[in-house]
Amino acid sequence: MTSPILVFDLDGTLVDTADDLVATLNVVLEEAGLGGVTGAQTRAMVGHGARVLIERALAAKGAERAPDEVDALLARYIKHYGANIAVASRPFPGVEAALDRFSARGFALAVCTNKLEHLSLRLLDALGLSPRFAAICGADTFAVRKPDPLMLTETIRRAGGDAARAVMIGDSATDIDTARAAGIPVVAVDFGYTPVPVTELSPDVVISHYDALDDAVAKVLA
Ligand SMILES: O=C(O)COP(=O)(O)O
Ligand SMILES: [Mg+2]
Repeated sequence: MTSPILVFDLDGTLVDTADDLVATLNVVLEEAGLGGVTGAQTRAMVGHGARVLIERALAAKGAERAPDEVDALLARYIKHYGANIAVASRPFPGVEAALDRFSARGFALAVCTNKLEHLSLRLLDALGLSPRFAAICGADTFAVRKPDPLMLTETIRRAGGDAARAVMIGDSATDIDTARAAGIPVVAVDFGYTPVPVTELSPDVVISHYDALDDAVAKVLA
């Protein structure tokens, strides 16, 4: 028996992780002798996983590196971030109450993120959110990641959700492209991390607070 399901992106959607991401990124960049990036720069570079974040930061510094050097920076990034995963990171306002409401209505809940799976679990554990999700899938959970629609459909399957009654909630073009490719409606939050305002990316509905999620889901599943 499958359930209706909400599938959430993590960084910039469920949890405001930017300050911890930028702190780790700057440790790595400074150790490489490159100086740091700003929070605003980092927010515009998140969404395709840690390796792309590092590559984009290097490009912003005009300091592209060979793949094996990026590998070393990535290893350092993962180690530092894993040890400092929830220093400043907190759920966005209204997240827990919204998850409670949808659980009570029989929705399955899942996470589909381009953050590595073990880091996603560690973050959600640290915030006490893990037990709410039937599946927590990260960049390395499947052979593909967002924007490949298979990542979303496999997350739904793993969580026991019904793809015909599924909604993706995300903050970036990556999430909107993924949902569109999977034929699943998408609600965008406008408080996340994206270089382009989500209103310009044509999601089905845009919300500015989790209090508005119920109406948004009712609209897209109608
Ligand atoms: O780690 C990233 O770049 C993005 O993660 P997200 O998919 O949860 O936004
Ligand atoms: Mg995101």
